[in-house]
Amino acid sequence: MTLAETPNHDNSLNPLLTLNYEPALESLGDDYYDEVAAEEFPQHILRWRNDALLSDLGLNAQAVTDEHFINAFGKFQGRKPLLALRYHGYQFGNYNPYLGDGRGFLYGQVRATNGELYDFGTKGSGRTPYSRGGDGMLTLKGGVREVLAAEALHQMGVRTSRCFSMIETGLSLWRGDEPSPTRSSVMVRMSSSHIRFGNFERFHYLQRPDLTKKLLDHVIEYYYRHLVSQKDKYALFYAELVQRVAELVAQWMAAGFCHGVLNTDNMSITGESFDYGPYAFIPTYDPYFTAAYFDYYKRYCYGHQPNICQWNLEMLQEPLKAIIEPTDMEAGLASFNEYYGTEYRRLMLRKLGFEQLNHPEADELLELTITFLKDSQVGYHLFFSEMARTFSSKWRDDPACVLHNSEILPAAGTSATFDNWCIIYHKILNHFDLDAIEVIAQTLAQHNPKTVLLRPVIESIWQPIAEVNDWQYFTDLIHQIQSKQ
Ligand SMILES: Nc1ncnc2c1ncn2[C@@H]1O[C@H](COP(=O)(O)OP(=O)(O)OP(=O)(O)O)[C@@H](O)[C@H]1O
Ligand SMILES: [Mg+2]
Repeated sequence: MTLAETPNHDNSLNPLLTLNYEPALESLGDDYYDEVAAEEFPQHILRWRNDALLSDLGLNAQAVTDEHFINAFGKFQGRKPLLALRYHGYQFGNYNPYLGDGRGFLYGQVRATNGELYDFGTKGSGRTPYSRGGDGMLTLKGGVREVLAAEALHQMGVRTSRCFSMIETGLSLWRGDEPSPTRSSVMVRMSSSHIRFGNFERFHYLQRPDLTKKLLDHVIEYYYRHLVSQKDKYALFYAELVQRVAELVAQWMAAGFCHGVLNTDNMSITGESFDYGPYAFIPTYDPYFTAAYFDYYKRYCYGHQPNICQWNLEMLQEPLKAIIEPTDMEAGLASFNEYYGTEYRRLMLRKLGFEQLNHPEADELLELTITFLKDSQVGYHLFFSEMARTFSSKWRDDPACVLHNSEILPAAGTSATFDNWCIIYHKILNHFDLDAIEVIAQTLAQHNPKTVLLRPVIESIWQPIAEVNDWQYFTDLIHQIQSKQ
């Protein structure tokens, strides 16, 4: 008998169902959601379970069977209500009042061992009142891509949601952007919250400032707890959200990540990254690199991400004006560039090996690095991972060792920018003693993984799944990502 055919078991013994569930969002009342039912799927094959997250929930991976995952997150047994959240959003700059969870729902909210509340949200669990013309489903490839992105970004230090499970569900789907029919999956995402900017925008549209305020109080109570008793808590909330979002974008930019669809329904009110649809890691440094094939005007290209997120934060001021002084929000948003610049600089210098670099050459090095990556079109990730691989203390002794390191850069000898880069890098290294050089080597190794999810890498693991149902390459890739290889 295959796992998919096993009979149902006593759910009171399923550790995934006996977690500390809290009806936090449910307690707000049904202005915020619709109760929905999950699709009954013809098949349930567990393709991914994120055991790394189980211990965060106080669970021992050995005590949680694949069948527990399937019963909870494929058959959706034993939990109610399942809540499709109501939201609107600016999509590609235009306001869309017909959104909401159209292929997912809030499955439940759990208190983790760190004391924080986390959401389990589904994707691909069937139609809801917000499905419009859609089938409510997620393709298997879409599930695979989101699992991979979340794990990779997490390992790269990006504040991101993670996938908790992904189950193949046995349906044939038709999609314009995948060879069809294509296989289906249902994914469960663990995130800090599924409340989006768009949940607030909806109440502005409906002219319900009372409901906006109730939601904002809820958000502060659960996700900005340290502000609850502050006199200016609402203005402080907005200022902190600006900071969180600015730092998140800096994390994407340093990681060479293009989210692809930064609509306001894909912006979390906790400043966490989520929804990995048509994303891509940039092959080379190109500000106009665009991930989504349907983003005809490059609105969400790699280099526009800081401005777009700033714009999204500005749009959020509209609903929040009912509660927060506009001048306070303007002042909060004015700090976006400073937060972004400081965090981006810190992360890029770290990729270059320096946890702390207060020397005057730091900014020159950063500028030369970007100019070189942009002009030479050397692989963005390759540049850093090769640097980590070939770095040695000799780089401090002799600039020629850096310069003539043709392994790191095929284009090296021909670029005046790179010549200057080598001179500056060498000069900076001379501020450090030998012990510190060892720390730089470790920093380079830790922050520049060899395994990067460039599109050909994803395609290479998808092909064996699609052609012969071979999941080994997927498993190996996740393992490499998780062990920062
Ligand atoms: N196949 C589908 N069936 C029904 N609704 C869909 C489908 N695909 C997308 N939608 C809806 O279209 C809107 C935009 O989709 P988008 O891809 O940003 O979100 P999503 O990926 O479905 O969910 P999430 O943002 O939680 O990752 C959402 O309201 C979503 O629910
Ligand atoms: Mg979305």
